[in-house]
Amino acid sequence: MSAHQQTAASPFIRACRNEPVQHTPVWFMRQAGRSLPEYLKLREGVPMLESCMRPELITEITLQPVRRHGVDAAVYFSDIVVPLKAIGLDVEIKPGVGPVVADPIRNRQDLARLRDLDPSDVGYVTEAVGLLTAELGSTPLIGFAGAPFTLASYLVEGGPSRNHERTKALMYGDPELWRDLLDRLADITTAFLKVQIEAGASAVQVFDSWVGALSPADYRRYVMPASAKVFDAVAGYGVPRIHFGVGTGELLGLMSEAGADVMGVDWRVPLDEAARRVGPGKALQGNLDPAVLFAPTAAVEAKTREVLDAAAAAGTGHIFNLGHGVLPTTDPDALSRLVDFVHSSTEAV
Ligand SMILES: Cc1c2[nH]c(c1CCC(=O)O)Cc1[nH]c(c(CCC(=O)O)c1C)Cc1[nH]c(c(CCC(=O)O)c1C)Cc1[nH]c(c(C)c1CCC(=O)O)C2
Repeated sequence: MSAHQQTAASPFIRACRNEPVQHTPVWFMRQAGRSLPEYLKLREGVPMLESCMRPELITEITLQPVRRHGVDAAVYFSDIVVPLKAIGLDVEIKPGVGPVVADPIRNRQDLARLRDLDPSDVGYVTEAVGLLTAELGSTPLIGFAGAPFTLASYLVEGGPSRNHERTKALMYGDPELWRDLLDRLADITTAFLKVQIEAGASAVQVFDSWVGALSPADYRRYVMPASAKVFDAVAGYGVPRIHFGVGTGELLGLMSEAGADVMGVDWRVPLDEAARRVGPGKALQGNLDPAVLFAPTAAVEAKTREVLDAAAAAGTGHIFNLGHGVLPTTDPDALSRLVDFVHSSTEAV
């Protein structure tokens, strides 16, 4: 049986397809490699991007939160900049900072450095996904990649940015170069997703984490064609495609239109309202504020109940998640309790 067939009846895949489930499935963005002491121990002395190239390490880190919290899906341990590193760009992840690009992409000549990603550039991904799906059995593995806009922001800025000023300067100042840059990135992202799906990932998530910096009109004009290209290119596999960004309440309809099967929602928009913006037929993922996990258990449960009630009112398939990634200092036990609470609160009778 293929990995895709093995996971087809899981609550996560069923919820992605708007099918009835025995309990609401749960996973957490950034569940792999964050607060877990067993993760920090494994990573000692290994730079982040190097750890993303070692299949045994990837496998172990990906499995840790599944074992500890009993989440309904694993998320492949990697980073959105791994494919950029794999095509030869000088990028590293600085602890506590994020991705840093030594030589930013700012003109037409720079674009030539963005060559296509060949599956052989990331043989370690194929190997790790194979090891993982063998271990995971009926638990789905989620593959992921960065969306063209979010990758472009790191490449143009040279690192993390609050206002994305250089990115926007390029986008508005040289729309043709911008379009070509996003188109190149769409192909790289597509190739990276295909490697994961072909090796056995049961679903994929495309992170456009920072696209909430744009207005709907600019999103439609400058970003949507490249994101749609990615979603179209992997549609034929039939695996659920999840799309997520932070602060994207005003963009939910357009991001959904770009081609997702499941829309990820941050904590600023209740899920029943999100369902209205996203339109019919799509499942929703989210959306407990990750900072809520620092409150006492009773408060976490009350806020979680609000999310579950809004999801029920939305009437769509629902994958419970946080509204953004697990914060680094989150108590792992609070995450385990949350998984149990969502499962017991939603068990079908
Ligand atoms: C924007 C973005 C990045 N990376 C990612 C995104 C999109 C998700 C989001 O919006 O949070 C995605 C990502 N990065 C990582 C994963 C692994 C799987 C998971 O647990 O979700 C995933 C899905 C590992 C990581 N990626 C990173 C770490 C920490 C690196 C370390 O331990 O030194 C891990 C485990 C580093 C990273 N990588 C990135 C940042 C901003 C940072 C630094 C700040 C931070 O820690 O959040 C870029």
